[in-house]
Amino acid sequence: MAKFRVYEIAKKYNKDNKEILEILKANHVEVKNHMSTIGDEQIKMIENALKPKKEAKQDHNSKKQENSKRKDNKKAQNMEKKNNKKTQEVKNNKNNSRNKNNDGDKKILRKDNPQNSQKFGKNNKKNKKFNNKNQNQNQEHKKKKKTSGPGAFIKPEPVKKPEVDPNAPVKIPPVLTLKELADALSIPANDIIKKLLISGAGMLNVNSELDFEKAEEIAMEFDRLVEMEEQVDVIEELLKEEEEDETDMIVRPPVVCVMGHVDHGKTSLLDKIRSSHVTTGEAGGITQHIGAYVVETSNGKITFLDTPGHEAFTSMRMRGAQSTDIAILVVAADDGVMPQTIEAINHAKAAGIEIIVAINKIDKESANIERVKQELIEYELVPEDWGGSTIFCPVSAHTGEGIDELLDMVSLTAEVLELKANPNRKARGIVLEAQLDKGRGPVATVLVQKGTLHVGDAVAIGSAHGKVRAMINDKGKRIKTAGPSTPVEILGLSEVPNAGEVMMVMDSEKEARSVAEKFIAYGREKMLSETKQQLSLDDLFNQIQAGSVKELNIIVKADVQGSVEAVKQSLVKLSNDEVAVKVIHGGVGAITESDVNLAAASNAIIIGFNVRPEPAAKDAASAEKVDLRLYRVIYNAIEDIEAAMKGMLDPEFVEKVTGHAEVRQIFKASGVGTIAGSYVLDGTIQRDSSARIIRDGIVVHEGKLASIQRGKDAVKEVRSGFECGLVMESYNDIKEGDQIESFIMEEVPR
Ligand SMILES: Nc1nc2c(ncn2[C@@H]2O[C@H](COP(=O)(O)OP(=O)(O)OP(=O)(O)O)[C@@H](O)[C@H]2O)c(=O)[nH]1
Repeated sequence: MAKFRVYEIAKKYNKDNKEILEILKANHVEVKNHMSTIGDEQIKMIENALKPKKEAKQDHNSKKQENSKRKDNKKAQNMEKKNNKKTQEVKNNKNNSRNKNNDGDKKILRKDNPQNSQKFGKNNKKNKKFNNKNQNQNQEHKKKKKTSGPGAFIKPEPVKKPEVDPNAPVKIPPVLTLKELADALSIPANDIIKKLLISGAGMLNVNSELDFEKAEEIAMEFDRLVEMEEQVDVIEELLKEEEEDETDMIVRPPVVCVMGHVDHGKTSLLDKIRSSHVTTGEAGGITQHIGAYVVETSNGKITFLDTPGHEAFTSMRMRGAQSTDIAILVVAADDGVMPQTIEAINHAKAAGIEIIVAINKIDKESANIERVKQELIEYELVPEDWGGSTIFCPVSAHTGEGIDELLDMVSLTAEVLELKANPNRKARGIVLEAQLDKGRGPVATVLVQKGTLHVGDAVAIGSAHGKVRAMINDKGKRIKTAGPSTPVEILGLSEVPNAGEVMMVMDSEKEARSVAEKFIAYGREKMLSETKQQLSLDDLFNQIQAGSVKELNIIVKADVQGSVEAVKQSLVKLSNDEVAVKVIHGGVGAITESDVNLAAASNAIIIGFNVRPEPAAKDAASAEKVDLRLYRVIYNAIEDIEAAMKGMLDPEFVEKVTGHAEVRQIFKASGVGTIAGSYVLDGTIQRDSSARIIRDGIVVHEGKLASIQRGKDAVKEVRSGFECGLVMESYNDIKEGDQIESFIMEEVPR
């Protein structure tokens, strides 16, 4: 009987461990945690529980609902088919690793294994590809039969009309013309136009553009079903890989990043590790900075990324590739858990990466290791000696105490993760850093993840391409080859690639250039919008209905911790059978770029209370299409999200910021109150508008503007670049350096 761990099953069905554990509990299956093993019978039970419920509201009069019900059933069937296929593959794949995982005395550290999920995904993709290939071959074969070969001349086969199942859904693109729909359904376009006219839908012509919903309605009028064509993602196609044979893979070094709150000692720790683990002869080249380095330990090599940890999880994941295997979370023993500690935890969790906690600065008198352990429990990082599964290592980056143990723990974790790669294939990797060097041209630090990169290889990296002219390792030495988990600087590219871009070795320079040209042709902006659909509250209901949202991830930022907690609790309570509301990160202060990156990486929306986004965060949010909502009152946010979940969000009025001013001097005038001598930074400040006073990213007041003075005159508005005196209605506590944001409410039809 095949045995699987609970987390493997959760990954396979794209569920939380908790959800699977709950299903097991509801079915009276006793398991300890997500690392427990379960057998075929329990897996079947889970599959049954996960099948979509068929309780869609019956409305026999509505054809539309019938149609969507049919679609649901089909989806469920497809899912079951896929799952069966996956189960079979998992069985085959896991036979080897299972024995190792069951090894009695080895500690199991992994909560969820992205490697496994990747395997599932890849196998699936590969199968799809394989099937497509088979299909293509069959079609090709058929074609040949008809048109060529001796048989074609002697006895032409009667052309068989393809058998059309009238009940089978017809695939159509998301937008098409009426003519295209008519052709797809094999219905005369005129019949469609006539029917639409009679039904009162108005006069359309053959060139009228129809969205999918409209096309579906029309099809239903003719008792036909349509289905949206699967959109081929050009970039995904380009980056597609062949499945690899497990037997070709060998153990590779782990790739580790160091994260933590500012000043908790990340840099000191990395420096100490680097300086104390350099083999003789290499010391001279140690100063080389290429964004990553390799250290030798008694248990083998470890690759450290010295780019900020969260970047490794966010921007570097734009192509879905993961650069890091393990995160070391540095927490200063004298300071404890701080906002960026929590941020780091949430980033690592969102990326599904194993966390090892390094409690640093234990040499200090004020160090309190137990307090750090206690504080981290709240974030589900429970030490092993307290019954949890997180490794904690007390260290001192100053004295070096505990660092060898920390490295041992990294190696142990890596061993459990079974990190492997095939060194004997064309290399593939990810860009860690890249810049234009005056003398050397475009230079990129690439982490080789699979295969071996050679000098002379033709590479494609996003819109850049070239032939590797030279490779330099982290010790500043020129090298000829670089295997899995090796960071190297490469020269010879046509342009500077983006960090996070995937590097692929191609058969020839010509092929590499052609891949790069395709990237350019689709444009980065377009690629991003093609490859991801960011969640928005406006569209939440549709996405829930389409089954594409099962979890509503929210990031909460507020002016005080109390609000963060209050909002978290109220939001989580909104969870229902269809969607689980999850606050993946909460914190005090302005909304930062890092919050937006986390939201983009985990498809979350951001809610701010009495805080504003930093300018960089605002730009990132619009580039990444992250839904960012700002509120003054908690109740309004809860109400909005609840309404969005029910599809009843009705933002009749949308706030429009008209301009910003900076307070440069304060005057007091009897009878008037505080006059804020201000300079308009952008837009306009209008008298009839509302305004909020922002101090260090926090909204300290919101209200109406009472008056605007230009010199002695009261004016209606002041434009950017001009000075003015602003008075707020019943608010006098304005200070120099405050920002005034003026806004109006605009009605927007939905
Ligand atoms: N006593 C003691 N001080 C330490 C230790 N590790 C770091 N420090 C000190 O803590 C301060 C911050 O250390 P950094 O390594 O710069 O911290 P960081 O987390 O990299 O900080 P940022 O790069 O600003 O985020 C420095 O003054 C270090 O000397 C330690 O183990 N013991």
